[in-house]
Amino acid sequence: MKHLLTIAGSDSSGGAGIQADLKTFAAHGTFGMSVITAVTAQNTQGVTMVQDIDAEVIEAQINAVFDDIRVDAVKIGMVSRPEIIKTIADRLRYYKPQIVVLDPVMISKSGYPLLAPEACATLVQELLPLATLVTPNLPEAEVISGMKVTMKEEMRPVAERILELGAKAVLVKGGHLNGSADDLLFDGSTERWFMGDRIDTKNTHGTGCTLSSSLAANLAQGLSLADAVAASKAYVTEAIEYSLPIGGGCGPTHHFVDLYRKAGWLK
Ligand SMILES: Nc1ncnc2c1ncn2[C@@H]1O[C@H](COP(=O)(O)OP(=O)(O)O)[C@@H](O)[C@H]1O
Ligand SMILES: Cc1ncc(COP(=O)(O)O)c(N)n1
Repeated sequence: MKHLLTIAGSDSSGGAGIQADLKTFAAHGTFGMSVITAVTAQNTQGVTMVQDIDAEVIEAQINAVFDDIRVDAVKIGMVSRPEIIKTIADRLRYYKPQIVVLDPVMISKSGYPLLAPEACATLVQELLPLATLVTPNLPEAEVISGMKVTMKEEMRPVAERILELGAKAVLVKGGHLNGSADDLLFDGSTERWFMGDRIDTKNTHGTGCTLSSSLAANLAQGLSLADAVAASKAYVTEAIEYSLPIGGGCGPTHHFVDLYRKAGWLK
């Protein structure tokens, strides 16, 4: 069995962050572990409070995991502040995990900042070069590249810029496009598109977390980059199709569609 580690924030409502990551890891038949970078008080309607975890506690969590257990892949999500980012980067440079999927979380779907503005440059400098794959949505790709990207035609030049900044491969996600939800994978030589019909739902809380964790699991299980993206895109699409209309705002994705289908639990 593969061992997966998420380094991310906790979402009290269970739809995004650590909770989404661990469910996704389990759904892929992998063993999930977590380093918590922040505790958020949030639900389907918004984030009300955030407590960042001290960098030394984050460091101790990372050491505790790596000093004892083999880590086959790491997924990074919410990382809040420059000193937290520097600590994570330092530990990853030390332990050298083979696979690092970086989801550069900046603002929640509900509009709350989850990365301090002054931390963006640190994230690019410290974490991008350590990433096997970075998975920005369009607003995140704009911040990282300093280029405008709202349309499909603008995604390739932005992907090139993000690779110049140090990532080995980038998946620019099209969830914020008008029209279909098409994602672009670029590894410096080959451009591959992963098409997705837009599902008409407001329940997309945690889509990015679900996709990046699925990618980490699929890469750990030996899939090539392109095959991992194809499989993870299919997984997140189904997770959105069967998303849960719970709470008064944007509900969460469904992580166990396959299991529920086999058990006869799906409506
Ligand atoms: N309404 C939707 N229908 C189908 N796919 C979607 C929809 N919204 C997002 N996606 C897909 O979900 C994945 C996560 O993308 P996105 O929502 O842009 O990430 P983030 O949560 O970081 O904003 C991508 O593969 C994207 O294409
Ligand atoms: C702890 C945490 N991490 C990540 C997200 C982003 O997810 P989304 O973009 O769906 O709000 C979030 N809302 N909370």
